[in-house]
Amino acid sequence: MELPNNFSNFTLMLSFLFLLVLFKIVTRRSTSKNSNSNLPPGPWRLPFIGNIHQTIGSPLPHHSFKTLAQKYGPLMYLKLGEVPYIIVSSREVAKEILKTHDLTFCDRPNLMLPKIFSYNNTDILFSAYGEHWRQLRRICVIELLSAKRVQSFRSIREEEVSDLVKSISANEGLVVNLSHMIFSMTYGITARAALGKRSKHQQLFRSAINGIVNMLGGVCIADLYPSIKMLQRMSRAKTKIEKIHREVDTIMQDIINDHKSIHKEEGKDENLMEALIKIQQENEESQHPLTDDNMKAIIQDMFAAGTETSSGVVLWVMSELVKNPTVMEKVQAEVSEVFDKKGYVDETQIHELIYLKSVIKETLRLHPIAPLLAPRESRERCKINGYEIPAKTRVIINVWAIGRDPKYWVEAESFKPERFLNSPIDFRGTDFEFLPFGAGRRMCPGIGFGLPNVELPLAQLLYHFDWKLPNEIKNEGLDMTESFGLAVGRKHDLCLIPTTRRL
Ligand code: HEM
Repeated sequence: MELPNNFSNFTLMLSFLFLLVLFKIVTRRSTSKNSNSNLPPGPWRLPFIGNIHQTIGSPLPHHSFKTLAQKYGPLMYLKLGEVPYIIVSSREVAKEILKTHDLTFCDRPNLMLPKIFSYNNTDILFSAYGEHWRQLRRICVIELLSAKRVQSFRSIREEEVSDLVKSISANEGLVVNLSHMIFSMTYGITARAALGKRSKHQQLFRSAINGIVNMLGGVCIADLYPSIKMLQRMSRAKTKIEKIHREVDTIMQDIINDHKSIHKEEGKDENLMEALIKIQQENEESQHPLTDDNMKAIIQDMFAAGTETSSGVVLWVMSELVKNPTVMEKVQAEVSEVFDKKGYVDETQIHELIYLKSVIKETLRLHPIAPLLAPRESRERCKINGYEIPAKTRVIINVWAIGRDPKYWVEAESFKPERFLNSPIDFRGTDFEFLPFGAGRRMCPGIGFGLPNVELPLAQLLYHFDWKLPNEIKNEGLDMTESFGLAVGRKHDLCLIPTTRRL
């Protein structure tokens, strides 16, 4: 999270303010209801800092929001600095926001670091709702992430996953760092699908994108005090992200220029950059031509939104399977039953792995990669459950808390993939107790691209290898601590010992 760095700079000032207002708090402690307005309930607030002290300092905000919501309810109002927030923690209120009032809540806030990364909010993920976002989202859904396009990348996926299996085999019986290996594989698939052959700048690009993604997960103090422009100027994170952004921009422009100068081979599948250049050339004369910056912003989104998410899911699934050996046995038996006759795993029969699909869903329920979705902002005043929500309120949907709520889930904290067998509940954005990809207009458009990057590697890892923890650690002892960021992954790398079942 970016905040702790800024936070440390800010601590002195906050401490001073804290002392200044302390006596007021004692006498004027607001109640859990916001008494002089019809805002939703929320915890008492300090002048100037609002609820920052109760929330942002936490390394895992989705946990602290859940605890607060247990006291103040599923629609909770917070003020973080100058900015009003609502935190949503129930299926019912999530449906109000993401379905009934989706049009009111489909904006994204204008945040300091994402703005730099996203070419002034002109990508898909951080773009404000409007004609530009609609145009890019259409390109994304119809041209870049369509089922046909995803299918055209099948051989890339199979090659990259097969390389993964080979490097694991080479380390049979030894401890392998699955976190590094899975991330490299997913990155490899995205890079080849987006840019074609591996770029000469691959390593630099990869670490730059990684650096940016890590920084984007945090909350910046400057974003909580938009009226104090000095905070933006003082931000070290801003200077850092500007530098990385310039590096990434140079690499991406290089890649665009390369693509434009080389004639595409007839009959060869297009990569995403080629598809974008074609759209750019076809729309040169249109009212909204696609600029080079737009293309760079879109491609960056594919890396930022598509790489850590998919690899994070694979790693959470493997972690849960190692922790739950009976489920591991059952899912391995299914993979064997489907692929034993063939003797190898490919994508043609992945759809037959019904239990594996339930395992993935159950993992996404307990470990949604974006536990608070991406931040939204209201475009106008609105009433939810009788409460007033002012315009420009930032909205956080705690899908992590909803996915663990015993109101909707039996034995909510247990890993039980069976609950999804013969269940109509799916992650397509219509079951509001299960929203790992969000819902409504801003729902993830990359499910079709992301799932094969999860299912194929898992099927291969389970078909070829048995897995155990190193150092005689018992299965149930596997550490599951999370690390907060744009994607919430494991805090500690997943290191396991593979033994070959069949090659
Ligand atoms: C299993 C992997 C993935 C998960 C769990 C995931 C999850 C999400 C979530 C929760 C959101 C925010 C939705 C909201 O605000 O309501 C999102 C947005 C987005 N995702 Fe994904 N995602 C995954 C894979 C991908 C992939 C592979 C791509 C593209 C290659 C992608 C592209 C995007 C984009 C462009 C957005 C922004 C949509 C918008 O604001 O209009 N995602 N994703």
